[in-house]
Amino acid sequence: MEGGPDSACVLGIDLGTTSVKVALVLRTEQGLVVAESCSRETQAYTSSVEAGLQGMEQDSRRIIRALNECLAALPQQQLQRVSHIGISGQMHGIVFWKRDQGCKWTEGATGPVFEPDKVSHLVTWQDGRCSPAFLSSLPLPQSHISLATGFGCATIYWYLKKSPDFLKSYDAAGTIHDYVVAMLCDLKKPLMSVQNAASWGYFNSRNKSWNTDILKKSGFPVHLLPEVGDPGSIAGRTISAWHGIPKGTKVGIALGDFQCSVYSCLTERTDAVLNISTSAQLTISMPSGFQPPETPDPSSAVTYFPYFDGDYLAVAASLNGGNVLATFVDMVAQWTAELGFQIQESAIYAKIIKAALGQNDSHLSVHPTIFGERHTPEQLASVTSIAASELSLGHVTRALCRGVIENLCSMLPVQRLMETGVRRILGSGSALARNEVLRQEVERILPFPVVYGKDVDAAVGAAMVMFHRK
Ligand SMILES: Nc1ncnc2c1ncn2[C@@H]1O[C@H](COP(=O)(O)OP(=O)(O)O)[C@@H](O)[C@H]1O
Ligand SMILES: O=C(CO)[C@@H](O)[C@H](O)[C@H](O)[C@H](O)COP(=O)(O)O
Repeated sequence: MEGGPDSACVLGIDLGTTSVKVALVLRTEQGLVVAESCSRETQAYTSSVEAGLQGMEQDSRRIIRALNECLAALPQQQLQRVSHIGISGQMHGIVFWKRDQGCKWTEGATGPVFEPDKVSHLVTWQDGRCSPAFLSSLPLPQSHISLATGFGCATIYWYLKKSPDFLKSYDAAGTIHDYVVAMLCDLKKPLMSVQNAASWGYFNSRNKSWNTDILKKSGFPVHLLPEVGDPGSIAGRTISAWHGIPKGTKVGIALGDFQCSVYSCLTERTDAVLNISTSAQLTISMPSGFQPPETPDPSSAVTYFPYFDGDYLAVAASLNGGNVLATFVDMVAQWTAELGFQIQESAIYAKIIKAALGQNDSHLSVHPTIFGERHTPEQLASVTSIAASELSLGHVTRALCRGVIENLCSMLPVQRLMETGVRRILGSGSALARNEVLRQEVERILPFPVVYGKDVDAAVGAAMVMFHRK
């Protein structure tokens, strides 16, 4: 690998499920410092023409618009000093585009910008179109990760079988962050890191290759699979100035947001990382040289995700994190509107968090898995121990926050953390950073000291990877 940046500035980008975050990171005598950062909600959810209510799609244009807004908010002077760009984003999802027509470059207020052109919606990791019956009708992957709905390759199979004309309009595919890298560097063939490839399914991370033979035999359009490279490598250079960032700036291969959040804070083997953004993850790093079992245990709640330099993380990856609270807030907003009142969602968050801070010992018990979990997709949420005296917003919010943390800890139990020598919990993700009740529940349930990060962790992690390249 080539040498990393010395004195220059690195731009980190994270294309999350709810928001886009950017961070300008500088190397100083005190170490790496976040000079500027910005975050914008994408408001990108949109209906699915092909999958109906089962679908969970986002409008790629809105994601890129939020990215453009974030970059336009950063100081031009600093952007002109950017030597490398590190990009991460929501894993598992897939976006399709037409090669050579993936975007249009136009002149924006802060210099050239690109806008999506012949690009599909992003089918996200939350998509539910592939039922357990559909998944079991597919060829058995040769991968240590169980295939699940919302994984890129499962989504391609779904289009192939249910809506084959859709695929005819496109000749390239990747995660949304792979798409951004491909547009910035004008890659003829999309490039994907091992981290994101493993999140699509039908990928063998031991030999770092797609299950091409298995896929070809069933007529899978293998030409849509990106080339695969190592996390930390350079994908290319920008083909144009972009928001003041010079043309020719090096762009790293796109990474998983989860791995970048972990990278931004994990320093000791005895640390566990708890990340809560739209989703939630609790993770520990596996010893160097660890190889996951060749075949997964579909009933296990712990998955092994590729990290950096051939290492793995053992992860309880929950589909029920900040999105559970977001759904609750949305429900309250809708009920309030039906009753004839308008209240902003940000005000609801502030009020329910304040109310729950006043209710420490609710007995109400919420099992919060409204989105199911990958190892138990059919086990949805439930509420028990409902007493008439514990129905206030404060009680319910407290129980909801407790339920989210308890659910995550049931997937990777405290006992296992202790056995592996965990001594500290590092908390990351903006849902945690912005919610004191969640933090209180973390500290109540996990018997370790907890240290918190900031709310742009994955963007910072993506930038740090660029600095630390060998
Ligand atoms: N005003 C708020 N106060 C507290 N928490 C919030 C607020 N707005 C959103 N959240 C939480 O933050 C989560 C989204 O976090 P974010 O970091 O933007 O996600 P992602 O990285 O997946 O894009 C939401 O699901 C919600 O739980
Ligand atoms: O899909 C999940 C759910 O935990 C994970 O497997 C995965 O690592 C990611 O976190 C997803 O990329 C979603 O990320 P985020 O937007 O919630 O931060």
